[in-house]
Amino acid sequence: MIGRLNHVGVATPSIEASVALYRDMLGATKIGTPFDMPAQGVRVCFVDLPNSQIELIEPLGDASPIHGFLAKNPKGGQHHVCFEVEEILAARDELRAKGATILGTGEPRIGAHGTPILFIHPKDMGGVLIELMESPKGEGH
Ligand SMILES: CC[C@H](C(=O)O)C(=O)SCCNC(=O)CCNC(=O)[C@H](O)C(C)(C)COP(=O)(O)OP(=O)(O)OC[C@H]1O[C@@H](n2cnc3c(N)ncnc32)[C@H](O)[C@@H]1OP(=O)(O)O
Ligand SMILES: [Co+2]
Repeated sequence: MIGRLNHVGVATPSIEASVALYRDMLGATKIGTPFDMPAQGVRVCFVDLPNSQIELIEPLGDASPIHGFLAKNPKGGQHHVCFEVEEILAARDELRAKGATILGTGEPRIGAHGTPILFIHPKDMGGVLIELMESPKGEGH
């Protein structure tokens, strides 16, 4: 099931400030344009790496799912890890059969890369919020 590491999600109170950190402290050069995802309650900005991405996420709207995390971690922090899977529904059903809790309605939603995503509750993965993202068709994992 588990495929490529697609991105590491980093929650931040300010994408602008975080972009400056990755650019000025770590020399990141491939930094995307921030964009809003109202349906997911976040503003997103990707920092491209040679073999993956950092996904900077900032709360968008009162119902953002990351308000709780930032209340506990006001300066932000590592929020989730996203792995690619071939078939998101098969992965979901397999995980449920193993006793995992799939967050939200359990139906995939469209993520920042335009493909279906799901999240596994941290309690089922050793305290790590895991995002699964269906690989873009034609791109194996
Ligand atoms: C645009 C999509 C984009 C993409 O890649 O395509 C994204 O990745 S968007 C990312 C933001 N969206 C989500 O994270 C959706 C899924 N997340 C959730 O539903 C919530 O964040 C949830 C349920 C994981 C936590 O919600 P909340 O913090 O409000 O609830 P609690 O405080 O009750 O937390 C429950 C329990 O989980 C622990 N927790 C919370 N966040 C994390 C985390 N990021 N990593 C690890 N653990 C986390 C929290 O400490 C509580 O633990 P407990 O032992 O019960 O105190
Ligand atoms: Co993500």
